[in-house]
This record gives sequence, C-alpha cells and structure tokens, in this order.
Amino acid sequence: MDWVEKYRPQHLQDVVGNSGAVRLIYEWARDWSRQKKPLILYGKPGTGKTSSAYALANDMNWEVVELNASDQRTKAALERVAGAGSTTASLSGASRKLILLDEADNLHGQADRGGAKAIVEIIAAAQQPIILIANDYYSLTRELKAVTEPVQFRALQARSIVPRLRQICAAEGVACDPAALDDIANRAGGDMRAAVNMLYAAAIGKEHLAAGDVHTSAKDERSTIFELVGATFKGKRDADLLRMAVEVEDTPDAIEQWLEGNLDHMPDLASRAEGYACLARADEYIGRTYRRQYYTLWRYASAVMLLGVADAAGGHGVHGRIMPPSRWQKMGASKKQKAVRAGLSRKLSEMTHIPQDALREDFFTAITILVERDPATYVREFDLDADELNLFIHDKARATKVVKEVAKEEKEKAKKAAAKEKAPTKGKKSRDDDPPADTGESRRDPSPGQATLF
Ligand SMILES: Nc1ncnc2c1ncn2[C@@H]1O[C@H](COP(=O)(O)OP(=O)(O)OP(=O)(O)O)[C@@H](O)[C@H]1O
Repeated sequence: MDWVEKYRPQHLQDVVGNSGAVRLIYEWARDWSRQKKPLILYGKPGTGKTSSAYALANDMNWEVVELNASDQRTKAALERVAGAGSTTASLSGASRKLILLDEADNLHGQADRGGAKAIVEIIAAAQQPIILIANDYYSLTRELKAVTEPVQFRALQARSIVPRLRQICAAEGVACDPAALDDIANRAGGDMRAAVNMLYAAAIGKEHLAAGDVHTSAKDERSTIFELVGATFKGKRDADLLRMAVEVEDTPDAIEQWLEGNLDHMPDLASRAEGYACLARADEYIGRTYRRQYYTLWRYASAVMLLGVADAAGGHGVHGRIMPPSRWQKMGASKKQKAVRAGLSRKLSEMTHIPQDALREDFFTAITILVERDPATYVREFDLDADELNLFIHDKARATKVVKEVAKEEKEKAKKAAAKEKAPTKGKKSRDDDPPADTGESRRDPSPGQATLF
C-alpha cells in the first residue's frame, strides 16, 4: 500500500497543522443541529481537508456518504440522502450520516444552472451534516457561499511536516538523516501528500535514508511520463514499471490517456484489443477511486494498465514516436480544467447543435486552429471567458487580456448604441437598414462564418 493512504490521519488529533480549522470542524460537529450551516473546507491540495472530514466522522461515529462523481450529484440523489425523508440512524448503527461533497466548485456536474440552484437549496435545508470540499473558495458560486460556512486550510509549514515524516520513517523501520527530512519538507511547498510521496520514492526498500537519496529521487530526476510509456511498450520488468508510475507526476487517469494514445498506433489488432481491455478495467478502478476517495485503488489501476499493456505490446516498443494524448484528452488534467472543459463542451454543443462527443472527436482540432489564429473573434462568437479561451491557447495571461479587451469593446459599443437611441430623432430620417445595436444576445446567433465552419 502506498504511504499516502497508509498514513492518512484516522482521528482529528492525527491531522497535522491547521489546528484552528480542525477545532472549528470538531465544534461544528459536536453541537450539530439542523440550524447549522454546512461547512466548506477549502485550501491548497494535500493539506488535510478530505482526511479531516473522514477523521471527524470516525471520531463522531458518523457514517460517511460521499457523493463526488458529478453524475451522482443529482437533485434526487441529494434529496434522498440529505432531504426531509432521510433517516438519521444508519443500518450500521452510526448516529448520523456525514454527507461529503468534493469538488464543490463543480457542484452541479452535468446539471444545468437550474439543477445547480436546486442542489444549493437542498444543501441549505439539509437534515444531515454536510461538508463540502474545494480548492479555490473564490470560484464558488455566490448562492453556495451564502448557505455555507467557510473553513480555510492553509499550506503546512515545513516544520510541521518534518515530525510526520519522522513518524512514518519510524513506523517503516527506516533510519533517517534529519537533513533528508528537512529537504523533503522544504520541497513539498506546504503539501503533505507531496511530502509523503517524495519520502516514499526516496525511502522505499531502504533501511537508511541519507540526504543524497532525496536529491536523486527529487522531481527533476524522477522518471518522466515519456520514459514510463516507452518502458511499458518495451516490456520492462513489472517492478520497474510500478516504481516509475509512483515517480511520475501524472495521475493514473493521465497515464491511461497516454497509454491509450500510443495503443492506437499499434498495428496488431489482437494486441490492441487486449491493451484496450486492460485500460477499460483500469478505468473502473480509477472511477471508483474518485467516487470513494479510496486512493489505494489507484495502485490497482496503475498495475492493471501498465502490466496489461506491457503484456499486450509484447516488448515490441511504441510504433513510431511516443505520442502525448490528444490535445482534448490532455485538457482533463486538473479538477478545475475538467469543469471548464465540460462547460465549454456543453456550451459549444448547444450553440452548434453538434453532440458533445462529435465536437470533441471531429471538430476540436479545427476549432483550436481557428481560435489560435484570431482569439478575439471567437471570444465574441462563442462567448468565451478567460479560462475557456486558455484551453485553446494555453496562455492564461494572454487569454485574460483578450477577454478583457473584448469586454471593453462590447461595453463601448453598447454605450454608443444606448446614446444613439436616446438622441433626439427629430429631423433624422428613420432608416430601417440601420444595423441593430450589438447586444450580448445577438452574439449567440450563429454567424455565416460559423454556419460554414460547422
Ligand atoms: N494535515 C495533514 N496531516 C496528516 N497527513 C496529511 C495532512 N494533509 C494531508 N495528509 C496526507 O496527504 C494525504 C492526502 O490528504 P487529503 O486527501 O486530506 O488532502 P486534501 O487537502 O483533501 O487534498 P485535495 O484538495 O487534493 O483533495 C493523506 O492521505 C495524508 O497521507
């Protein structure tokens, strides 16, 4: 089992740092009543938000019901677990149910805005304690902020991280040089998950961890995804593949996309089919990992896909160059990007009446080329915000600038149009052929250019 999961805090008192936040959570739970607002734990990754929620439930003897796949978070599902009809006691004898909603910045998932509103209403009137988790508080909707209580988790100090690493080393029987632990803690950037992962990569299989060991396993010298994909198709030893999978920065779902992209080019149909079957199986584990927040399953996902694809490829190597996944697949890297990508796909699909999957598969590259050539025009055509534009041009500063400039132009146009309307019409010949003022709404009509494009 990897150490991140093995050493997840079981009780609130095991949570390192953020003592104010932990106390707040405990007091909220101790005096919980229906009048209390749900909590939103927010802050940087790897600071203990999810762990604290689980530790709290454990300390309070509450059962955890986690709804974190967007398709589970329908109004009906939430109503069932949190609404008026939900019972307090559970079958397991736990006194209450703690409802956990991760990715609160993408609360409504597939639902439209109306669905999101309904979900916020259920949260506000919940009959069970609810904890939401988010990275960025400022990306949450105003409605959600109004019905919840924020609890911030700050990046951890290196001096708080070191004792935890020391404990883990002691439990694993690894003698450690204090300078090695200081080094890891300083590199982790306040993220305990990153620190524990670095410790694992540096210390696994060793009896003694020296300062130099950390350097050799540090970020820059760890295996890259290119090396991992190459090694898989060449059929490197199982143990090496699994070690490399721990070292690369990418999550198993990203590794899966890389393998899939390269499987596509394998000439032998039977081997390709065998490889896809392994990816499908791994995908089930990945889905379950996210749904249950049970990260041990990630290990199975990695093992199934790497060893399975290595077997299918039969050591013949990658056919041609190692290819990164397609632009569209790569965009799914972070939670926030996923939400932006899903929103964009939905929006473009509604505007163009092309199903989302066809848009992604057949039109995305063409749209990208057009947007890259003339971002301002497509910000207007597709009503893109800066995050959406950034998905195409991969330059956040430029995307923000373009979107701001377009908004400014639009505002000026609207102002001019309003002034024109107010101006006395006396003496002015009414002209039916005057172009209509450019209101925001007209932007949604497909232009002739769009019609030919799609
Ligand atoms: N404050 C902490 N004390 C002890 N261990 C921690 C702490 N924060 C994180 N960890 C370690 O990192 C792992 C991940 O932590 P957790 O899932 O709670 O982070 P998170 O803040 O919810 O991150 P994310 O925003 O990425 O979901 C835990 O399993 C544990 O090993």
